Amino acid sequence: MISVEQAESMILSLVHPFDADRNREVLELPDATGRVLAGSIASALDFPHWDNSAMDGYAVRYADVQACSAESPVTLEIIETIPAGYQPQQTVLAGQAARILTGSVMPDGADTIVIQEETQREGNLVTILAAPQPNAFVRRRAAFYQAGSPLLSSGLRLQAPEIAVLAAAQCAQVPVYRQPRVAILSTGDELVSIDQPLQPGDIVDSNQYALASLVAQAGAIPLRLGVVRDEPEALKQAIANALDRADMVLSSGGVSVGDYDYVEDILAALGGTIHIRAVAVKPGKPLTVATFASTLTPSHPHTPPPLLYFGLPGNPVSALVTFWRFVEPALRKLSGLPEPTWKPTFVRAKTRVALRSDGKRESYLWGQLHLVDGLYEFNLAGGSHSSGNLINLAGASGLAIVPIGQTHISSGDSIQVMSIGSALSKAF
Ligand SMILES: Nc1nc2c(c(=O)[nH]1)N[C@H]1C(S)=C(S)[C@@H](COP(=O)(O)OP(=O)(O)OC[C@H]3O[C@@H](n4cnc5c(N)ncnc54)[C@H](O)[C@@H]3O)O[C@H]1N2
Ligand code: MOO
Ligand SMILES: [Mg+2]
Repeated sequence: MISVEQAESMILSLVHPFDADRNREVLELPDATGRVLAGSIASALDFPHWDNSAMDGYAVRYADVQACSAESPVTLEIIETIPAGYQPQQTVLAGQAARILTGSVMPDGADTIVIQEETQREGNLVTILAAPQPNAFVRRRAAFYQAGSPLLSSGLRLQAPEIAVLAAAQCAQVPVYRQPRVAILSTGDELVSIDQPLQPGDIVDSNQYALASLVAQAGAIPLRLGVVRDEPEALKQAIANALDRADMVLSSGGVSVGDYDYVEDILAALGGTIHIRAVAVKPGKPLTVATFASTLTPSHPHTPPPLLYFGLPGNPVSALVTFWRFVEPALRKLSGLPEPTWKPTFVRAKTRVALRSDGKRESYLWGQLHLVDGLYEFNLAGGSHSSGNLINLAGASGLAIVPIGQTHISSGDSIQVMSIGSALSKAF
């Protein structure tokens, strides 16, 4: 059995990220929220576009006002009013000023803004009551960004700030990576769909919903392929079909040592290379990872990269935990996001209650992360921590980690907690 860290690095090394040229689409800017930029963006515009005023006041020549004060004020002639969006028509000469509003273009000749509060106005005369700093409140052209330099880098996830920058730079259409298509299969004779009446022994296929939700949250497209019976031929066809349609395949169930756990044999029979059969993680031990030569774009002149297959354990909590710990990083890498964002987010937290493990596997215990006076605290979910109990997983925002070899962590101790869901942002 390999360690969690070994599995994580092996999985990441098996992922070939989308190619920015071959796996891109162009979207209208309002449709691009949450998508990943495929290619760097530069702008032909300087930001600010012109020297402009940061305040409402008067544009003056510093030399005229540098010595003034309330006791010895200086009076200047106002030659023009410059509202936002207006191109100044006149040059400010010695002894002159222009009335200017926030964001308006600086007139030629002026180099400094005196804020309105330090002036007195009478008709077309303004008296300056305090000496400003040289160049005060002038926002210089290109001070924020110089035309032609890199504006946004490839791999950035587009959220409101990036959308604002692209809009300001007049990028109405943006190149983004296409979303990975992730096929989801549930295996098991006991599984029924959400609307089917339950017979004795039946269980609703909740993993299909959970995994589709996780895939969508990760910015990919879930293909919900439904339930496959524990029957080798049916399973073989279903897996082959999933491999044909997707960039990544997730199945749940059928990966342990039971009589009807066929997944691993079928992956091998279909020509897959099995890289991982078990990981020292609880829950999630029988995680199976394989690669297949991709069949998605056979007509393409380039050989498509191999396709990743995750055989997740069927227990509902095991399926979710292995997704968060192993699948999500792989999806982030595949999606074109940069390396610092691939791995999960871990924080140090103080556990409010004692934590236990058998010490044989790295254990992930679900609960809630709270920020208390700027420090994280972890509260274990009440009730059973069986990997079959998905009920108390609801509301969880963190997974407390008990390392291999450790059987007891006392309440109040500092622990490592993996953030799940949107508890902590992945964006940077
Ligand atoms: N003798 C051993 N038995 C088991 C071992 C072991 O090492 N030796 N490992 C255990 C561990 S750990 C796990 S985890 C499970 C994994 O089992 P499988 O991946 O083979 O999953 P199944 O046997 O098909 O199902 C397990 C459990 O999960 C329920 N399930 C399955 N699919 C779904 C679904 N789509 N939605 C909701 N629930 C699902 C299923 O009904 C079973 O209750 O194996 C242990 N056994
Ligand atoms: O790994 Mo299993 O997921 O312990 O129940
Ligand atoms: Mg089984």
